[in-house]
Amino acid sequence: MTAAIELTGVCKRYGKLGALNGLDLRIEPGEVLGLLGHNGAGKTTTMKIVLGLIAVSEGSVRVFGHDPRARGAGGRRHWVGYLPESVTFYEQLSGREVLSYFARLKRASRTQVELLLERVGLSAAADRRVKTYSKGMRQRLGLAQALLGRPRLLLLDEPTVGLDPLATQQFYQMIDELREDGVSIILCSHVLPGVERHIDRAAILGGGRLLALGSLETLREQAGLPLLIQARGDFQQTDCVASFAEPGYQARRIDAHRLELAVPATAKLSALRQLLDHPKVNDLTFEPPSLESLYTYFDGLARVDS
Ligand SMILES: Nc1ncnc2c1ncn2[C@@H]1O[C@H](COP(=O)(O)OP(=O)(O)OP(=O)(O)O)[C@@H](O)[C@H]1O
Repeated sequence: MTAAIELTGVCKRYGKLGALNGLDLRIEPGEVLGLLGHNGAGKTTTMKIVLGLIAVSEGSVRVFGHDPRARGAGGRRHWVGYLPESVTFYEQLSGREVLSYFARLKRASRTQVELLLERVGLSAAADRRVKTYSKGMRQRLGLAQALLGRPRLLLLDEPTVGLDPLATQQFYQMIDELREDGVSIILCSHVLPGVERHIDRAAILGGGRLLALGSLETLREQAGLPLLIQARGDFQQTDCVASFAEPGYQARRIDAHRLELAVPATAKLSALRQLLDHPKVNDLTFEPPSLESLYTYFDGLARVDS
């Protein structure tokens, strides 16, 4: 099957600065990729290259099998929807007018304008001028604009910035529905906790290079980070950690009622059994390493190596 995006050995140089340094990345139809990385890691540059807005210094770029800067690429623009990081609109126009304007540019139907206003929760404010919109409302209008023309690929740069918790939840629901419909999505975000349940794979960029790429399970296996188990109970005695002095375990008394145990992922069941059998423990919570801790791990590794 033709990949939605195929980047091979992509380099982008600005004078002496290497914004991207040999990036290989393939995204399948219907796949949601979280593109993560520190400020200046190369995320926006990657998106602009996929959009055909900037040329690569080296390497090859294919979007649904085509070079996005080749002749005739304009006719395929509606395949891709883009929400830039700082979205700006004509302030004097209403939300509906803005969306209608972009619909004409993308040759999308008027019906889509109304449906999208509804979908992003802006129907009631559609006739208000954009200059009266809050940050979150502008962001929703930006999302609607990106979805015009029913794109097969969506590039979303910090899409949840400015959205309140409910709007963020609705946004991720929309992402899940689009994925079901076979749309490929690149989601750039610094807000990692919300992202992890909605992506198929994460790509962690650092200094224009791919530091890690894979599903959360793959990244967890590669990182081998410990599992953190929190026990609640009676930990008045400061030496209570002594009963968890197994090799590879690290116990930390948080306070008189909470204890944290870091164990290798392979020791999960035996550690849980031990805690369940412990007379002073009356509740347990545990979570596998989060996307945030994986990101910190891989980014930290790269900094040590450089
Ligand atoms: N037009 C340009 N001219 C010179 N340098 C540029 C240009 N655009 C980007 N860069 C540099 O390329 C590198 C990658 O920038 P990019 O915008 O892709 O990072 P990013 O990962 O999107 O960062 P952020 O999270 O801050 O948005 C940075 O060092 C940036 O300063």
